[in-house]
Order: sequence, then structure tokens, then C-alpha cells
Amino acid sequence: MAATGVRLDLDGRPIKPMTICMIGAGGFIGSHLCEKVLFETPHKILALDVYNDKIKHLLEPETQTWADRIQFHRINIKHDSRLEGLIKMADLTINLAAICTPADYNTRPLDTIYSNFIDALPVVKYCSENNKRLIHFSTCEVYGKTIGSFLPKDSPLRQDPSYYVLNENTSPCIFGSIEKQRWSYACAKQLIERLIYAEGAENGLEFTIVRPFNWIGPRMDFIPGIDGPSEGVPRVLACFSNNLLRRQPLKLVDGGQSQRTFVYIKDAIEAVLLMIENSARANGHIFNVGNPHNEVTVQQLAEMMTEVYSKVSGEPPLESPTIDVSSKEFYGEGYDDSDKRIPDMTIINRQLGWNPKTSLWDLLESTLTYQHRTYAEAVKQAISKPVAN
Ligand SMILES: NC(=O)c1ccc[n+]([C@@H]2O[C@H](COP(=O)([O-])OP(=O)(O)OC[C@H]3O[C@@H](n4cnc5c(N)ncnc54)[C@H](O)[C@@H]3O)[C@@H](O)[C@H]2O)c1
Ligand SMILES: O=c1ccn([C@@H]2O[C@H](COP(=O)(O)OP(=O)(O)O[C@H]3OC[C@@H](O)[C@H](O)[C@H]3O)[C@@H](O)[C@H]2O)c(=O)[nH]1
Repeated sequence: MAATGVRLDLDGRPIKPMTICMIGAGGFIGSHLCEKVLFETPHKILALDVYNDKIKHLLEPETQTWADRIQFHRINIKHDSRLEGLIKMADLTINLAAICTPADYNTRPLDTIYSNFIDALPVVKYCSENNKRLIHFSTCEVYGKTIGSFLPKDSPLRQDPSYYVLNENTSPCIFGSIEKQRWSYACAKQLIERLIYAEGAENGLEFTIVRPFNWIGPRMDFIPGIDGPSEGVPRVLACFSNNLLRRQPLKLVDGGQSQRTFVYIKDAIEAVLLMIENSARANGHIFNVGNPHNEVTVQQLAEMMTEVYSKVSGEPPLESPTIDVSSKEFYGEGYDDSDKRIPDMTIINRQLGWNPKTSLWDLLESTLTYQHRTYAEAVKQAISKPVAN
């Protein structure tokens, strides 16, 4: 399965095998990126994380051809002196480590800011001091709210894409007030982007910044009470999957009118591999990575997931498949929301020729098939257990 023969970059040059220090390799995106690198390239991975459950299948079968190309290091980057040595051993560092679930931003703002800014500082510093290339994962949340959201509801300008399409070089970053602690994450991510950019400008750091727009697919987050805490609130795909598995109505926060564009994880990982293997085209750039054609309101997402889940599980949908809930009740004080997120794809198209392929329906069908196969039985057993009194 590993790549054989000479692989060429977008300019026809042979790609040299490299060692990648992947921080946060045990997470959702990291697990898919590890698979891609091991199955399709000759590169080696130093996989750093505090957990490895999502990449166990890549670590355990020592007989597999890729086994000598991945090494797991259980490291918390907050306090581990091995970090610099591992970055030095690699040609490229990819930093995915972060607290990145909205339920944490307003309830654990200090952890969120430390994780997304302070803990990322040594990574940037070691890359810069040792002349190592860095691909850093930021977020589409750095754009915050759209300019259009401040226009009167009936303004015709709301239909004009220049008021809502998000471009890396021209769109402003618009956050709410400080008491809206939702923005602690976006603000920390924005400051680390600025720091990386400044390291590039002043000290010549070779960097690429990725702004993911709602990447979704198998292994995203956890199902509360099954492979994560019962009271935990994951991102929307896992929240809705959990509701569907338990035959509970899907909760629409503040009516579910916010809009998102969703991209299939496997499409998005293709873009990351292009960045890894085309450094001359990717260095110094910030890239939106999303699917502008897959836009829905959260309410439409809930309706589509209900329909797809019914198809893949063979169970009829509930009579009332959704229920409204206030953001205060669901997330607590200090929650706020991005109204609409459509990525401008000009830069990634020009530099890397990348385009997403998978429709929302198709990506939900494969993802919910995975959720059903992985969790339906465990959920059934959990529900049937007698409750202790
Ligand atoms: N999934 C998306 O759609 C999306 C959207 C925007 C931004 N991002 C960004 O992409 C990155 C990866 O996101 P994900 O969806 O895979 O999240 P994830 O939570 O699944 O993965 C993050 C991983 O980092 C690890 N980690 C966190 N702190 C660490 C520490 N101190 N030391 C070692 N490991 C640590 C976690 O254990 C986890 O495995 C994050 O930076 C996130 O902000 C993701
Ligand atoms: O059960 C739920 C969960 C979520 N939602 C809503 O669904 C929308 C999407 O919520 P998600 O939890 O997926 O998170 P968001 O899209 O708001 O932010 C995400 O975007 C990019 C990344 O940086 C992070 O992964 C995360 O911050 C929000 O409007 C949220 O309020 C519901 O209506 N019901």
C-alpha cells in the first residue's frame, strides 16, 4: 500500500521522502492525515499526542508494511522537554494540537487560550530557531462574523458575496465583545497566526497556515457516554449522531439558523498532502480549506442527517425529529455564533489546484454508515442497562 516509484510534485520534481513531526496526530484530523501519509507516501511520522485511540489501528499491527514509518510519542506539549528534540529530528512539523470544541470556549476560556496560543508558542519557536518548516492548523473562526450580518435584515447587500464570502487577504476578523467568551478560541488562533506570520517576516520561518472550514467525517470527536464523557458536548456532527443513535430529537441551538459549509475529511486531507509535498507553492501562505458548495443552515443539516440516518439504519425517523433550545441553556453564558462561513477558494486553487469533490449528502451517507456500524450496538446496550437508584 505504501507508495512505490518516484512521486512528483505539482512542478514535476521528484518528492524526497521526509520525516514529519505531527503534533495532535491522535485526533480526528491527525488520524486521517496519518493514514494518508502511511498508505500513499514514503514519508515517516513522529506522532505526538496525549491519546492514541484513533490511530491504534496504525500502531498495533507491527507486521504491516508501514509499521516502521510511524512512531508514537505520548507527550503533552505543555510540559515535555522531548518536544524540541523531536522537532529537530523532523523535516516538517504539523501542529494540530488544540482545544477546539465550542462548548469549551465560554466555559473553559483559560484552558482554551492557553491551548491555542501559549502551548503553541514553543512549537513556533523551535521551528524558527532550528530552520524547520511549520504547517500550523488555525481555523475559519478567525473570520468571526460576516460584514453582512451587521446590515439591516432586508438590505439587498446581504445577497452580495463581497459581504459574506471569506477571503484570506481581504476579509476582516470580526469578533464579539470580551464578555462573549466564545471568541476566546478565535482570538487565540488569530494571535498565533500573527506570531507565525511575524516569524516568517522577521526571521525567515517557512510556514503554511491552514484554516479548516468544518471538516467532518468518521472519528470526529466522541459519542457522549460511549467513548467520551456523558455530559460532554462535542461538535455538531457528533451531537446530532448521538441524538440519532439514541432516537432523541436533534437540538437546534437558537433555532438552527446559523449557516455552515461542510467538507468531507478525505477531500480536505488531499489539500494538506498537497501542502506537505509542494513547499515552494505553500510556504508563506494562509489557506482556506472548505467546500463552498456544501452550505446549509444547521436546521437543514439536522433534516438531512435525519433522512440519511434513516436510510442507512433502516429505522424510521421520529415524528418530531428536532427541538429548539436556547444557546444559554445548551452552551451556557458567553456563547455567541458565526452567522455564515463560505470560503473563498481562489488562493488554494491558484497555488495547489485543489478542489473538494464530495457532496454533503454523500459525505453524510458514508459518515453516518460509519457511526451506525461503530456505535449502534454500544448505544443499545447502554440504553438497556438498568439505572442505579
Ligand atoms: N475539524 C475541524 O473542522 C476544524 C476546524 C477548524 C480548525 N480545526 C483545527 O484543526 C486542529 C485539529 O482539529 P481536530 O478536529 O482534529 O481536533 P481533535 O480534538 O480531534 O484533535 C486535536 C488533538 O490534539 C491533541 N492535543 C491537544 N492538546 C495537546 C497537548 N497539550 N499535547 C499533546 N496533544 C494535544 C488532542 O489530544 C487531540 O488528539 C485544531 O488545531 C483545530 O483547532 C479543526
Ligand atoms: O447539538 C447541537 C450542536 C451544535 N449546534 C450548532 O451547530 C453549529 C455548528 O457547531 P459546531 O459544534 O460544529 O462548531 P462551529 O462550527 O460553531 O465551530 C467549529 O468551527 C471550526 C473549528 O475551529 C472548531 O472545530 C469549532 O470551533 C453552531 O451554530 C451550533 O450552535 C446545534 O444547533 N446543535
